[in-house]
Amino acid sequence: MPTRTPAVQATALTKIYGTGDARVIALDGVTVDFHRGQFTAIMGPSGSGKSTLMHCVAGLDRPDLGAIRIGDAELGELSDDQLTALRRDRVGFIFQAFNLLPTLTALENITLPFDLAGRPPDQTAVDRVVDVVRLRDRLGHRPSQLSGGQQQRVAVARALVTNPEVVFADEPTGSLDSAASTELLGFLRRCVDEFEQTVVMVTHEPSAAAFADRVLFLTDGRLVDELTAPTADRVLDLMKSLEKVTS
Ligand SMILES: Nc1ncnc2c1ncn2[C@@H]1O[C@H](COP(=O)(O)OP(=O)(O)OP(=O)(O)O)[C@@H](O)[C@H]1O
Repeated sequence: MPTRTPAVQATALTKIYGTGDARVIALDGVTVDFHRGQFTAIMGPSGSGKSTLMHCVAGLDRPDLGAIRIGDAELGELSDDQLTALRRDRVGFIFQAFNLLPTLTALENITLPFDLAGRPPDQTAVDRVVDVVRLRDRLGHRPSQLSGGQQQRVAVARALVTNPEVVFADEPTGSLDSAASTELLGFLRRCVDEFEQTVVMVTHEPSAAAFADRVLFLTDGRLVDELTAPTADRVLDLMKSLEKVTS
């Protein structure tokens, strides 16, 4: 069983965009822990603050109030350069648009985090992720020579190869068909189950959220509900009831 130590702790996060009539409270005092070896999905209506929460917790954006801790690092105490190094070395990212470098091969894209850190690739880690995402016979291909599902598998391998403390995935299946989505979510699930990876994923799809251990629901910048051991049907029911409350 995974331990229940938080890999990431966010406390009382508030993020406000704009001023006057254009003022939007995107996050309104969100406190949440993401535990080591746990797969968490974040859901909620459009504009509820999912991306803002993920960007703040991942150190891509800074909250106006509140604190974020990744492992032993308090993000608010880091300079921009230290934050960049932390994101590079200790956090993995998977985006909807695969964000691969088109001139590099699949293997070069996967080992990019090592190049950026000025370190030689950890061959054992590279072999492990290449096998997890089943890309061994495509390593010499460039992104344009790969299917969408294969490109996202490269992005997943790149996110996992440094054995990061947490992987953040923002709508990772948004550009994939249903077979490729299921496969991708299966890879993420395996990494959680077999390697105690911590995964936090924003999604709109109940069937994707059902792969997680728990689902958090945001409405108007607040955490309003949570499901553990979710099924797609239970996620859908809860989303419908939240929409009724907020409409
Ligand atoms: N850079 C910005 N400037 C002004 N307002 C912003 C900015 N980014 C987000 N917002 C506003 O903050 C709120 C939360 O946005 P956010 O993108 O976090 O929502 P979301 O739940 O991820 O939405 P979606 O599901 O549509 O991607 C929205 O009202 C949005 O319009």
